Amino acid sequence: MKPTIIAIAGPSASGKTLFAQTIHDELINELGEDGISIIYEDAYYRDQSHLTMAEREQTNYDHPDAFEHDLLAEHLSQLTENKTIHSPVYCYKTHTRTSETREFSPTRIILVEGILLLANKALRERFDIKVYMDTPLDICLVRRIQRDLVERNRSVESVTNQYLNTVRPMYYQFIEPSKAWADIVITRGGKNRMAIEVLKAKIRQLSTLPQQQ
Ligand SMILES: Nc1ncnc2c1ncn2[C@@H]1O[C@H](COP(=O)(O)OP(=O)(O)O)[C@@H](O)[C@H]1O
Ligand SMILES: Nc1ccn([C@@H]2O[C@H](COP(=O)(O)O)[C@@H](O)[C@H]2O)c(=O)n1
Repeated sequence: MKPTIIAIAGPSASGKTLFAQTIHDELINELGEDGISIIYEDAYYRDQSHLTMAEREQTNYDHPDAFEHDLLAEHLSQLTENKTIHSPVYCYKTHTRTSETREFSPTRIILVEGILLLANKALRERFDIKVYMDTPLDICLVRRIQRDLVERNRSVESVTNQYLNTVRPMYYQFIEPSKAWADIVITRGGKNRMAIEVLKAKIRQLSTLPQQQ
């Protein structure tokens, strides 16, 4: 079996997680546990346990160097060879990896979501379908403030400083140009019902085709 790997990229808080999770949740009963799963690029943020909290807070998390993309590329290759991987587990509150890993067995369809997936050549080569969430940056910022205060233990001040110092500049330097590699560009975020239905239809079709060797 060779899984089909679908990348869902785009700016922070553009709706990547919501989009991927909605597709997953609406197909899981039909396709089964070995039919569809999600991998998060965020899990591959570099381990920073050797740094102080103050140093971790200074990291530019929107630059490609913040990620261990080589490890993600290697894991995607192993999954296409039908091997089980142990992916890292990341904590936004401590800005580093936890001591746990997540055992992840290959599924027929693998959704991979993250901000910089299409900016990396080795990763791009491993994706069968490349999706980009083209949500306007002002909407992303509002949603990021709302989400990060509740889910990531942040203050309005920390989110807005980070946005001005790294999130916005790195978006223009790396994320927005990577849209050119997308096969499908999705507007209006993670609740775009027609986009969800189109992806689901494609996934259903791929899932009923004879498996590639
Ligand atoms: N179309 C939408 N309408 C309203 N809220 C949305 C929409 N898309 C995403 N959100 C919300 O915005 C926040 C960021 O979305 P998320 O999926 O976490 O983005 P990403 O994974 O791209 O960072 C979440 O709280 C999510 O529920
Ligand atoms: N310790 C960290 C690690 C990452 N971030 C921010 O997360 C964003 C990517 O995740 P999304 O779910 O929003 O796509 C990225 O923009 C980083 O700035 C962080 O704040 N802290």
